[in-house]
Amino acid sequence: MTPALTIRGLRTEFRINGRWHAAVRDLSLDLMRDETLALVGESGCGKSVTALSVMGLVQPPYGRVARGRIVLDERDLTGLPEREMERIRGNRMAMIFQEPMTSLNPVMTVGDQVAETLRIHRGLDRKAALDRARQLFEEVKIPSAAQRLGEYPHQFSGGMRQRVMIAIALACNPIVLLADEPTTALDVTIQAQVLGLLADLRAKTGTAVLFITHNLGVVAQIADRVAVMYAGEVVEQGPVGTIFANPQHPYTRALFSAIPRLDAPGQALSAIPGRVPPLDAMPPGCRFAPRCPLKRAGCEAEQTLAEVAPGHAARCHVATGVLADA
Ligand SMILES: Nc1ncnc2c1ncn2[C@@H]1O[C@H](COP(=O)(O)OP(=O)(O)OP(=O)(O)O)[C@@H](O)[C@H]1O
Repeated sequence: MTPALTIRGLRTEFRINGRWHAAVRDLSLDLMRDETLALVGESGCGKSVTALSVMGLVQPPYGRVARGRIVLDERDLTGLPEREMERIRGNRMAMIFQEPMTSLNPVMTVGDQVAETLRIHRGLDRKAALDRARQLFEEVKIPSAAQRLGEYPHQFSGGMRQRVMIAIALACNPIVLLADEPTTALDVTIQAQVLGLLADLRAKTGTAVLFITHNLGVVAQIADRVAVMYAGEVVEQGPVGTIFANPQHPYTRALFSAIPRLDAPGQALSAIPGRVPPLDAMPPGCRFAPRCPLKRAGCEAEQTLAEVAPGHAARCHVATGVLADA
């Protein structure tokens, strides 16, 4: 089966003090149909930039996709003119963000906002679009759907606003949904409800989901596979069970030891010492080496993502056996 989304060798750069620096480098991913792939990592490691690159939203003069290919459902999006991308965004692929208020129009009813997407991309008239909007509200479990269509975003709670965003995103049955920390701003109970809803909708519609989060608990709940990012690169990738049971990259291991465990109460959390390096001061070779407890001579050589087991890959010369474990 062909993937819903293929990314090959993506390099996205930003201009800092007149020079281009890579925020995402050598990134390759396949997102299969019916799959939720989680992109995880600390703040600033390039998760959002990856999603924005896929959507064609990194544009000069500040940023550019310098290299790589992005293929959506067998259609190569590389170099498509903005006019074409506008027809794809919100239609064949859609994105939801952490804070729905930044995407919703405060002076337009939510019903009209859902309907607008259907009018633009599907050519429905107002009545048909509002009818479909009501169905979508029912699908995302907004109570009293018909009545709430006529309300404004500020009349909705955070969780309900995110449901409105999900309704807009799914209105045109996209092949891919890019979800950038969609539950981070919500209370845990509401977060669990929205995650449950996304899982149900994915099962029902078959829309593939690229789910961005820094929260490993959320990953365990929603993802089939995980790609761990560090400093603009995927450093480990594999099925969720494998990554949780047998993480190979020292950064992935460090992420796991930074979460509290119910089965080991009282055990100190180990924060990862140091910080993600800035774009204009990336170390050569392994970008995690300056913070890595396993660092040794040879880590400054260029590293690629290499298979450690079928379907499980790591970008670490120690984990993949190129350098002997000390
Ligand atoms: N418009 C921009 N101009 C310059 N640098 C940028 C720009 N947007 C992002 N970056 C840089 O790109 C890197 C990756 O940022 P990105 O937002 O993708 O991180 P992230 O992993 O999504 O983190 P967060 O969870 O905080 O959003 C960061 O170093 C960030 O400072």
